[in-house]
Amino acid sequence: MLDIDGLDAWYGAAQVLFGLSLKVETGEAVALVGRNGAGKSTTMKALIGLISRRAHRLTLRGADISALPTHVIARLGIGYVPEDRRIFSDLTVLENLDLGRRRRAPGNTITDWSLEAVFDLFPHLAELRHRPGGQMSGGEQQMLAVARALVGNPALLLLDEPSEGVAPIVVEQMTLALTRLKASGLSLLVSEQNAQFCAAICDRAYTIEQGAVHWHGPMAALAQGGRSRPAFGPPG
Ligand SMILES: Nc1ncnc2c1ncn2[C@@H]1O[C@H](COP(=O)(O)OP(=O)(O)OP(=O)(O)O)[C@@H](O)[C@H]1O
Repeated sequence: MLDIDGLDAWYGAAQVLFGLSLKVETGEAVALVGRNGAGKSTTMKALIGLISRRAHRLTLRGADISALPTHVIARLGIGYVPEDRRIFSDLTVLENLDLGRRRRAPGNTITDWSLEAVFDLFPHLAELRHRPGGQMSGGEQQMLAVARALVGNPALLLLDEPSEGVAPIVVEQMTLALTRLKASGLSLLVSEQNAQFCAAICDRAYTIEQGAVHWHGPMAALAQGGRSRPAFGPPG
């Protein structure tokens, strides 16, 4: 689904990613784990073209996306839930969802997301459908941000720290929702500081430190090792 090899990225003149490589296979859920400032958000922003980047290889389902602008990459099937959620506070839940609608990219075999399907995944959002985004809790906004990305019918969903700053009950609901999304065949790349949140969802994990991959392997190995890096260090 996604193949990144040798990704460098910059904020202005400051280089922040250094030759980062990772893969997400179709239908796979992959965790990107690292401490504050390690480069998780930057990896997501770089791969969808929000900041300047260069890579040996950057492909989505085999198509080179390294020189494409963000809106074209979105149309090709990458959905993005940013860390700050970017909910329109004056617009209602339904209006926010309406803005996220996009046709399924050619070759994406996942069933189109209807409003009913989104409300089935997040029943609480259905109750809030006429509420402005600015009058919702952080957890409710997080659900809306995921729902809005889904109605764009992505093949790959990028989630930047979906459990950050939300109540434990919402973390539970988010875990369930992401588990269902994975079961539906959607590919997921989830950034997290806390490996435990990803343990129930992800198959594999990459840990990043200072803008480069430090370790990668099965999610279970990382989850057993502690919070943001395996206690046993990189294998081999
Ligand atoms: N807009 C920016 N301009 C300049 N440097 C930035 C900017 N955003 C992030 N950085 C720097 O890039 C590096 C990686 O930050 P990034 O936000 O990707 O980390 P992260 O792993 O996502 O952590 P967090 O949990 O804080 O989001 C850090 O050194 C950070 O200070």
